[in-house]
Amino acid sequence: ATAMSEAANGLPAPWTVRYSKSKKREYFFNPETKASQWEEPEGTDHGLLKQYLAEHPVRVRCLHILCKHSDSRRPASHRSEHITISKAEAIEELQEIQRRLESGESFESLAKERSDCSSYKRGGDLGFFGKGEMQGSFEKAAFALKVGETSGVVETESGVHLIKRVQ
Ligand SMILES: O=C(N[C@H](Cc1nc2ccccc2[nH]1)C(=O)O)c1cc2ccccc2s1
Repeated sequence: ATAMSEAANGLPAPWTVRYSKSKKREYFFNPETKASQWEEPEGTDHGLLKQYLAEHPVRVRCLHILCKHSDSRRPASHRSEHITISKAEAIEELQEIQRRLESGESFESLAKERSDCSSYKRGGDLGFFGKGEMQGSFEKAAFALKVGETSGVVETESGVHLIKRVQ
């Protein structure tokens, strides 16, 4: 196919790449016909697809530290059955954690110490996730990170987060 008929992803338009959480691998989806398949569609430019995927991850793996507050959707966690700190106080706590990260403490140890998410047990590790699985503001921040990079304070309905992309 000519370059015109392929999106920048090497796939014949309008095919896109998605991530299957259950099968833990990429699959191909045609939003017009709603067709989905494991193998690359007919006419795919394999080299362009590989290059595209290197720059546009279909899935990322992140650690995060969540500080819930009184306005959180579920203001409770293993740390407290009734979380009452304000959003401003939660942000201040994350800023103190940012300082401890910058002075060399590990993200995992800080997640175990402070995160209000049940992933604290695994050093904040959420595993791999694709688009459409996490709350929008979290997804947007996570997919904008390079591997090894840590976000600033990210707000979701659950509270306020620091996110570190590891894969
Ligand atoms: O939603 C979860 N936990 C919630 C808090 C929370 N809210 C989040 C919003 C976005 C990303 C992670 C988030 N974690 C809770 O414990 O109240 C998850 C826990 C875990 C544990 C392991 C892997 C994925 C997940 S997602």
